[in-house]
Amino acid sequence: MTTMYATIGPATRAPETMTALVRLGVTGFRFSASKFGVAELAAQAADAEAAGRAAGRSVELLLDLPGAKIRFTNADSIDLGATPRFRVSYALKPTGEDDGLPDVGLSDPGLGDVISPGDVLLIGDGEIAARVISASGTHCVAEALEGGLLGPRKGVWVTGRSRRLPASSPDEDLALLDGLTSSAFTGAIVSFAENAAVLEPVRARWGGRSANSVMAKVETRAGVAAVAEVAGAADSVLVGRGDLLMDSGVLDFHALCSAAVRECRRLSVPVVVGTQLLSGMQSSWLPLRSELSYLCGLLESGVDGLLLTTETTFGRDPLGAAGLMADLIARYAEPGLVRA
Ligand SMILES: Nc1ncnc2c1ncn2[C@@H]1O[C@H](COP(=O)(O)OP(=O)(O)O)[C@@H](O)[C@H]1O
Ligand SMILES: C=C(OP(=O)(O)O)C(=O)O
Repeated sequence: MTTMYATIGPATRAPETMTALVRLGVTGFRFSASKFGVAELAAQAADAEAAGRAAGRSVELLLDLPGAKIRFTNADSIDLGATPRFRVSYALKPTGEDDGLPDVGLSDPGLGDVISPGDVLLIGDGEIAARVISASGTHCVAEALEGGLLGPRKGVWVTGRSRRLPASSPDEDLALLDGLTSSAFTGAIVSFAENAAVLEPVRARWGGRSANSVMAKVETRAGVAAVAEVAGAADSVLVGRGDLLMDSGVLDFHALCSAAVRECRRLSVPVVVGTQLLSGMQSSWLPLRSELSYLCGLLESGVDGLLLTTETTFGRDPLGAAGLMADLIARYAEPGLVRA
């Protein structure tokens, strides 16, 4: 059976929406730990478990750990259409200088060392870009290239520079697992998995929760290069195409995605592919032709699962996106199809 995961966000937080998603064929939910506090995450998992019960199914509830990613620290959204310039303070908390600009902090102040005027900051999965206008030892001022809404705690990459600082210890991820031990989550997703060792402390804590307790998110060049080792230590692998594009560049992206899926299938480790599979449906009732073809090709090649991300967090029609994905699974991943 091909699995289908939906990421929970403002568009799908209501318990009755979760139940409707399960009825449509969603087999698991993904919760972005970088976006919410422990109490809200536990509440989301409890609601999702109840939603599964209401639909008569047990659903996977996967906590997506933040991992070693550098993020802005703003708790509220900033409208970069109204004020395209903003200050990035190289501290956890913004410095609050009084120049009238919105101010965001950095979860890892060390990123400031590599930022220079003229650099382009890619934010989130690259949907917002901002050029650095000026930089000092304590902060820089950046200007959004095309406006947009800077949501809370978005990841930030400096184009052409290191994608992130050397992998920080997973201590914060592990503390989160410990804080949620008694929650309804059935497993965890380890972000930026690039070796087997990073999965071990997660398995030691949550390994017994379900058959898919430890999912490894492969989303960097190094992760794809080590995918055999990573897959060998995980219950399943998620190919995170959002961050992968940030790290791979556009030319190598497809080759890396394909290599990761192929290797997992060769090793018989379940592989799930995610991000922008039906992104056209976030703002339109039709998906893009290109994503439709890619998605059906993935199903024909025998991928084990698919992950909806912003289609179900912010999409205008999350149920429509999940329903279409379920129909495509039924149409293109049926047993009996000749698999590559
Ligand atoms: N407010 C939110 N609530 C729930 N999920 C969110 C929210 N914002 C983003 N997400 C989800 O979290 C994931 C990461 O989103 P994004 O913020 O764009 O990138 P990152 O956190 O990797 O910088 C995406 O799958 C997105 O759908
Ligand atoms: C699923 C992904 O992770 P995140 O949403 O944290 O960017 C991805 O990068 O595709």
